[in-house]
Amino acid sequence: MPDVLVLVDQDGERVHKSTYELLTAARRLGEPAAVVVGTPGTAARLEASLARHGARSVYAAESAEADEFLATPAVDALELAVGEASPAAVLVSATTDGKEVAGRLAARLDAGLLIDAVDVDSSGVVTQVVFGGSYTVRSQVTHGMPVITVRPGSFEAEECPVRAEEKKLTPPPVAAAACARITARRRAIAGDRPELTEATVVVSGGRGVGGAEGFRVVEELADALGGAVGASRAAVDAGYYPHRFQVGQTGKSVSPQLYIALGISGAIQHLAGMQTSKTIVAVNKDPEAPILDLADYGVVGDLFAVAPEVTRGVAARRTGG
Ligand SMILES: Cc1cc2nc3c(=O)[nH]c(=O)nc-3n(C[C@H](O)[C@H](O)[C@H](O)COP(=O)(O)OP(=O)(O)OC[C@H]3O[C@@H](n4cnc5c(N)ncnc54)[C@H](O)[C@@H]3O)c2cc1C
Repeated sequence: MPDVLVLVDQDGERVHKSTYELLTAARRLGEPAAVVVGTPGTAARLEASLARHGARSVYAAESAEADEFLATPAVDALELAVGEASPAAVLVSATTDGKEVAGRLAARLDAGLLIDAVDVDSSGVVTQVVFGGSYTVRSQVTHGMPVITVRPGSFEAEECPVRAEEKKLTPPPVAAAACARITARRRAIAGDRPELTEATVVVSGGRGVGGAEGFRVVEELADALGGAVGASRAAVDAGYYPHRFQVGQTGKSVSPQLYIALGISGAIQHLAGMQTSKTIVAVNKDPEAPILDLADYGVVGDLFAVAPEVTRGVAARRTGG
């Protein structure tokens, strides 16, 4: 079976859940092979967890400068790994960085590029969400090797323990003059909540929350469910919640098991970022709100009455009360 290369999302210590999803998707197309780009020693730290999720090969593209540049080290590493493995496909997470890497790799290799995949079948046919979520299409690359970006949350990560073989790549020095160098990094203060794109549960608030203080009810429900907090653009623009939590066409794309929308009308640009969630619950006081057409469960009511009630119910179940 041909290799399928997966670019590993990681923070030097830990593999992100989106990578396990990619390794699961890769098994439909061939033998998963992980590509780790980082400073020396990174691949060795991550190898066991990658092997547990089915990576038979771990390509280590390590250099002292790997973390100093955006995208380019990953594009260089994938180009080298493609040369070594002649893979059936390359899978990359459909994040902002991932899409840049995938686009540049496809251009370098004259390969076909499919973005925002939410499903991949064994013949390489990909289901994509396009035009801001207005259409779902099935596509297949007809020229060159497919480079596919997969939306985080589209696949259920499954363990598949194998023995991984580490393979060293020797990345070329990054052409610093042509790249922006990262001069400092500051970790975002994220608290205890899961990362938005990795969370199994996302509770989002919209303009209907009415203000920054109102987001307390959104956070309390998210915390009760062990989920992440999201926000609509209207809520972000109004200053209720920071931009990094925006869900939608110009925010983050999420695909959790459960998405709860509180006081969000359901504009197409918001739906573009969450409509592939497995179960959608919406609370809106307007029975005509478009989000209620998409929701699996819709509650017509005041979010300030409904959400705290749900939070109490979840907490009571947790404590067996
Ligand atoms: C190019 C472009 C890109 C965009 N990108 C994004 C994007 O990435 N993400 C995004 O979200 N939007 C995006 N938008 C904006 C989008 O069009 C909508 O304006 C936005 O999603 C509306 O946010 P909202 O649903 O919170 O606000 P509104 O549309 O104002 O809806 C608020 C809802 O809250 C309900 N409500 C009010 N009070 C309560 C209450 N007490 N209890 C229950 N319900 C209540 C109301 O009935 C209403 O349905 C984009 C727009 C453009 C043009």
